[in-house]
Amino acid sequence: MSHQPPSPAEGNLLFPVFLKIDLLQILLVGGGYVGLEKLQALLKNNPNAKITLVGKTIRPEIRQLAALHPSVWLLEKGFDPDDLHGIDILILATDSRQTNACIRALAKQQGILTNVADTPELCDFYLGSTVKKGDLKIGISTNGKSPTFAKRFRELLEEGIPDEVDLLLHNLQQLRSTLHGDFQEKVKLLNAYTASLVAQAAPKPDEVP
Ligand SMILES: C[C@@]1(CC(=O)O)c2cc3[nH]c(cc4nc(cc5[nH]c(cc(n2)[C@H]1CCC(=O)O)[C@@](C)(CC(=O)O)[C@@H]5CCC(=O)O)C(CC(=O)O)=C4CCC(=O)O)c(CCC(=O)O)c3CC(=O)O
Ligand SMILES: NC(=O)C1=CN([C@@H]2O[C@H](COP(=O)(O)OP(=O)(O)OC[C@H]3O[C@@H](n4cnc5c(N)ncnc54)[C@H](O)[C@@H]3O)[C@@H](O)[C@H]2O)C=CC1
Repeated sequence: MSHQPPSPAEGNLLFPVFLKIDLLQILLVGGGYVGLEKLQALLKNNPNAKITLVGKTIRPEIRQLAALHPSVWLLEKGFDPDDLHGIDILILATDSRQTNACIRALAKQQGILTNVADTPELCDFYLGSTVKKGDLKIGISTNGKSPTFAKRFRELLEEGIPDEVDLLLHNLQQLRSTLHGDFQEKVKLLNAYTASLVAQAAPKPDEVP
């Protein structure tokens, strides 16, 4: 059976961006297991992420983690619409779909980008699995199909990509800073210097004699 390549308008249409979460104010609502997971994910990517967590109850693991991060504020209380004031990004992780949907509707009116952990249809964005090797970061998305696949694929990449890749990035940055001349010239030179990185890759089918 021949495999038809998907058209550009099919499959994963999400647009990845890499956010400076130490400059943006994040509100996380829900102090349970999922609240903890999302807090861990944010802090793993940036220990200085600016996060306010509001929860009627707050798990002790969240308290322990927050105690290590001065940029995290915990408020043990029910959500209040005023909590949205000054918020750039919202993550909803309460155990009530209805509560999540109500808060999401309020946020939408205010143009706040929102993730609703239990309802992909209501999300403006999804969290992804991330691999970090120094300055290199890779985001993984399965379009909401299988978070477990994303997690396993992250583990594979974490093991498979050598830590030395960061040194390579550092050297390329040094080289980049020595280059002068016009944009086209720089692109040409940098492509020439890095050609060996892809030289070992398998030839494309149409390149096979
Ligand atoms: C749509 C999305 C919205 C969002 O949360 O942003 C979403 C939704 C849901 N997740 C559910 C379950 C699980 N989520 C995880 C784990 C992760 N989930 C993450 C992202 C996302 N999860 C977004 C899509 C990402 C994508 O496109 O792939 C990761 C990648 C990032 C992160 O959260 O940090 C992180 C792995 C991080 C890592 O380790 O690298 C595990 C595994 C585990 O915990 O071990 C399980 C259980 C096993 C399973 O279901 O696979 C359920 C069902 C809840 C229920 O059944 O009640 C829903 C709701 C639904 O699907 O309806
Ligand atoms: N996206 C994802 O990765 C996953 C999503 N989920 C979904 O996430 C949801 C939450 O699951 P858990 O964290 O395990 O539940 P949980 O019961 O451990 O935590 C729920 C938290 O929400 C708080 N809460 C409830 N109403 C509130 C309100 N009005 N204001 C402030 N806080 C409020 C509770 O006090 C508690 O801290 C479930 O609906 C589950 O289906 C579950 C697993 C993974």
